[in-house]
Amino acid sequence: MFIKRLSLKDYRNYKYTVVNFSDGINILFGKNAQGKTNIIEAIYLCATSKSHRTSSDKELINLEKSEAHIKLTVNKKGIDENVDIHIKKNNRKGIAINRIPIKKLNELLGIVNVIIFSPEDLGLIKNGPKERRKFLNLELCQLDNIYYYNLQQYQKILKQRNNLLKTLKKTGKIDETINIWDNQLVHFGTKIIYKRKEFIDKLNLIINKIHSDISGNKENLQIEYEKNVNDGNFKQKLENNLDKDIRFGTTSVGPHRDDMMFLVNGIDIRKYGSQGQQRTAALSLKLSEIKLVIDKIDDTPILLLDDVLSELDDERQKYLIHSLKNIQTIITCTGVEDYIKNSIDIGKLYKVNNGEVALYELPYKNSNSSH
Ligand SMILES: Nc1ncnc2c1ncn2[C@@H]1O[C@H](COP(=O)(O)OP(=O)(O)OP(=O)(O)O)[C@@H](O)[C@H]1O
Repeated sequence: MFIKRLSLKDYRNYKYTVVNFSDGINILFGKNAQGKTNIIEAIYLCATSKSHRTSSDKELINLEKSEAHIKLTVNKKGIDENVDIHIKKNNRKGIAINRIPIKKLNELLGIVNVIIFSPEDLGLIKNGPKERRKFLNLELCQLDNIYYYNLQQYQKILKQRNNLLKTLKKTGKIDETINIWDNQLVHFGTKIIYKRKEFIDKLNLIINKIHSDISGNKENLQIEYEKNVNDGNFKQKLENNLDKDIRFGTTSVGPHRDDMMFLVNGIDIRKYGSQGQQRTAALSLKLSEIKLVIDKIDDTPILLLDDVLSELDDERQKYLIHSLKNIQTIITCTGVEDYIKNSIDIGKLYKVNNGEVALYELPYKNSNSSH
């Protein structure tokens, strides 16, 4: 699939802008704070209904306006589909697919499939478990509507259980309703654990080959799912930890405490890996994700590379770009020198300046082009 067109009205620092994309590599370049990431964010919003940077929709509306509009046309196997998003200051956002308003946000998932890769993703291995869980949830939600539903239910129940724990601490009495929440938590939690395991198993079938290629056959990468509880012992662990949970007013066990371990040649690189190893593993993870999504949707997703290429060394840049044949890629960067140096075949080049996007003359046309 590829995005044909994006139009923004009163979105962040854009008054009115239309961008027509190439189905190959699109580069948006410009100085800092001009609006490059805002474009990536708007595309991400059309794919997931959420910004990747903020949970507040209000921030997306131009500071001087009270509403914003985003329209996106995606072409899927020759057929155009349209996503319209209308964000209002004092109301819930409205989303329409092919002009028909949707009632639930998850109806949007799967219309536009994007994979975003930003400098923060390079820190995925090094950072805390929260980021790795966020990664798992984001990927699985995009791939699986049922996972999205189960996760929402789990988070809702977890919040209610935590509120009850705080009340129990005050009253000093054990309430029977805790048992009801525990059963619900186990019900939805077990489904989440199962899907995460399945996803990590699939990743493992792909990632090793990719990582071995990038590292020149020197490294063997394996991901291990570090489950906080097993589906079989979740209920028991909740019961065993109840006193402690009441004392701290929070639920200490469950898949909301899961993690993933990354092993290179058997060594846990979260703790013992060099920065280069951690970044390479993060790159391998992204590339594996692309492959998984292609298999799942039987189409190519759209890759959004937000300011990430300059963070990779020459060899990894080349590896990444050459893995992207036939995948629409939208890249933001401050300069285009790297692309010229690495003979990257650019489909469309845009200069972003103070909330305006202007098509830029290509500095060269690559003769060994694949697009
Ligand atoms: N709601 C808003 N209304 C108006 N302007 C906004 C709003 N939100 C953000 N901006 C402006 O958007 C600009 C930031 O855009 P963006 O994050 O896309 O920058 P960028 O070009 O990706 O920069 P960098 O290279 O530094 O990442 C800033 O000038 C900021 O003031």
